[in-house]
Amino acid sequence: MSADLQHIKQVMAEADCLFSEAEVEAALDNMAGAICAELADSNPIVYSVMNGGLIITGKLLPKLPFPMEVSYLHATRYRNKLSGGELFWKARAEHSLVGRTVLIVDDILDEGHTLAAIVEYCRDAGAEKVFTAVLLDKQHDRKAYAGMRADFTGLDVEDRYIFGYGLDYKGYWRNAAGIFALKGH
Ligand SMILES: O=P(O)(O)OC[C@H]1O[C@H](OP(=O)(O)OP(=O)(O)O)[C@H](O)[C@@H]1O
Ligand code: HPA
Repeated sequence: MSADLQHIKQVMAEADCLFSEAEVEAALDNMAGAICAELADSNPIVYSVMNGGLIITGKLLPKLPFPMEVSYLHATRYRNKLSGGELFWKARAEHSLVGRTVLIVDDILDEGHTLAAIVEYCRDAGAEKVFTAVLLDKQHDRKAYAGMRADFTGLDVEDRYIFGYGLDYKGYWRNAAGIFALKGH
């Protein structure tokens, strides 16, 4: 059954905007500069992590003026809930990763279990180098391992339930043009 649309609208009306569209776009510009400096000559395969990585990948990649292949992986552990569970793979890589440089693009590094599992999967598949890029890094001490960071991070975000720019609230508001925090969470 689909969510109650009145509730979905109310969630947006009551949310706190943590970063405006302009602030996110500026962060994406900075990320693009750092990625370009590191990967421009590496002929990478770029994997967008579905579904959350969809928007940021579409915004980021046109800012990277060098040759790359682009595809997607689909792994999920929240499944429209507010807290994560076991990682469930829906689609793995179709290319051979042997000897390749891989860039994984996702919306958020929260506890980091998703990204850690994807990096391990790419290494096991023979990738020579695996880089990670996330728009948001949630600030708390529950990371998969102490000090975990992506190679490229757009913005640090407070420890609340976030939506917008690919992140969903119960499957909605991935399209929101800003980073929002759920009231009371
Ligand atoms: O760092 P973690 O605690 O592992 O959480 C981060 C992951 O959670 C979200 O995906 P989700 O499982 O919600 O699936 P979705 O991308 O389809 O929303 C998000 O897009 C990241 O992939
Ligand atoms: O704060 C979040 N919001 C939406 N999806 C998420 N997946 C991990 N953390 C979050």
